[in-house]
Order: sequence, then structure tokens, then C-alpha cells
Amino acid sequence: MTSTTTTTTASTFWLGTSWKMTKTLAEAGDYADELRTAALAGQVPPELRLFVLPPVTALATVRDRLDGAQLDRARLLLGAQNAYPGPEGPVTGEVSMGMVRDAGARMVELGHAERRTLLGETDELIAAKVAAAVSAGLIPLVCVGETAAERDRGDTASVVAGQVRAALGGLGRLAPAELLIAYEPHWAIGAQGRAAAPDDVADGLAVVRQVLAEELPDSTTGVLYGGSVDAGNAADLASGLDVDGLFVGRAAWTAAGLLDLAHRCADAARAHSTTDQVPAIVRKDR
Ligand SMILES: O=C(CO)COP(=O)(O)O
Repeated sequence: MTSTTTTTTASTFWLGTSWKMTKTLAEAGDYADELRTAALAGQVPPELRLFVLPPVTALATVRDRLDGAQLDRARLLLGAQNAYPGPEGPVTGEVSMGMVRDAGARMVELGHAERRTLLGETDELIAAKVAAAVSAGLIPLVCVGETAAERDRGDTASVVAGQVRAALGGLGRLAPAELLIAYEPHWAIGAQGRAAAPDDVADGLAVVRQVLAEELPDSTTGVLYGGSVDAGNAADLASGLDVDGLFVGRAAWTAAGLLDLAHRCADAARAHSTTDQVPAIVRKDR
């Protein structure tokens, strides 16, 4: 990793959750209320940038219920889990980048493993979405990662590098003001998954950083890990690796879960900042 790849600052450590296809409006509202109460009580660690990606049905509700939480927009971002890469019009069942932005999204997740495998999303479609997101002023959060079979074949680095390169391939002259890439090996995600070992995570993150250094040397980028992150491994992942954040599913599907992980990440950073080791969370430049 060269020092030119990111302008990530000491106070930037991302911790976010996608709720995937869960939560009624009532449940989404309750989660937002809990987060708002915690924020007003000063219980959200200031070192973190949190993000929450509700299902699109709940986006505006969560935005409205968090209103007044006194977390400025840089410290708590709402986002969508997907959007269509074209203007409003006759595309049945889809929502545009502009529509999710209108509903409160400042970021949009693209290319998640579940969409690649369950819905057949291709690298080409994901590239079009990345470009559309940037055009709409949304921060793209692009998920990349190899399947178990690709890993077993020893293809992790080529698959991950190819996905990152492809995702950026539609940008042309568009320069994202900010871009997040989450390394999420498919085999690490969900109830059937197991969290990747630190060496595997480090290898995946390094591949992502290498491609970003080559393709987008001047952009503000963040490289996250996701896949079975929980209370048992979050602190080690946050402090021991060259990682700019954690992307969580199940373990943050309650506000209490998200807040617990937030404290674990912040505590890990503080503990490590007094040692010789310089964790990603307090590193000034990479
Ligand atoms: O897919 C994920 C985040 O995008 C991770 O999900 P889990 O944390 O539930 O494994």
C-alpha cells in the first residue's frame, strides 16, 4: 500500500450494517429510535462513521426517525442496498439512484454476494451502477469477494482484483468524491458462513488496495471487511488489520448490536494506540 492511495484520516473508521431483506416499518422505526436515543445520550463513539442500509421500504422512515439525533451527516450515513443505473422511467420494480437519494440515502451498496449469486448480477451491471451512483452524488459501497470454489482453486487474488477493476471500469472521467470497497468473501457471509481468518482478510484487503492504488490514486477510498463479523471478532479485526471499517449483517440487526460493535471497535483502537502497533483506526495516512 502506498501513501498516495487514500486520504483516510485518523477519525475515519467505518462501521455499518445492511439489514438485507429484514424488518417491518415498525421494527425499522424502533431501531432508529434506539440509535437516536443512544446518540443523544452520547453513546456513539466519535471515532466512528456509522452507516445503516435499511431495505428501501424503510429508508425514509429511518431518515425521519433519526432526525434530530445530533449525529452530523458525516458520522451517520443512511444508504440503500441497491439501485438501478438509469434515469426514472419504465423499469418495473426498480428504483433509481435519484429516488433512493430522495428517500434519504447518501450511499448505495452495490454488487453484494447475494445479488451476484441469487440475482445473477454481472460485473458489467455493477460497473454501470457504480458510475450511476457517482453521477447521482451517492457514495458507492462496492462489495467484492471470491466464492468458496474460487478460493479452493487459488483464484482469490485474480477474482477480487478483477471485480474491483470491473466495478471501476464504467467511471470514465467520473471521479468519485468518496468510494468504499468491502472485501466480503462469499463463504464468510451469513448463517452458513464462517468469518475469514485474519491472514485471509489481510490478503483480500491488500488486493483491493493494490487495484485502488493503480486505478484511483487520488480518490478518498475506504476498504472494509465483511462476513460473519460479530462481538467475538470485531475488536481483533478492527485493530489488527489494515482495514478502514467493518461491514456487518446479522450481528447489527439490532441497534444494541450495532452500538456494542461500535464500542468494541473504538475500545480496540484506544487500547492499541498506546502500543507500538499502529492500527488502521488511528493511522493518519496510507
Ligand atoms: O453480507 C454481509 C454484509 O454485507 C455480512 O453478513 P453477516 O455479517 O450476516 O455474515
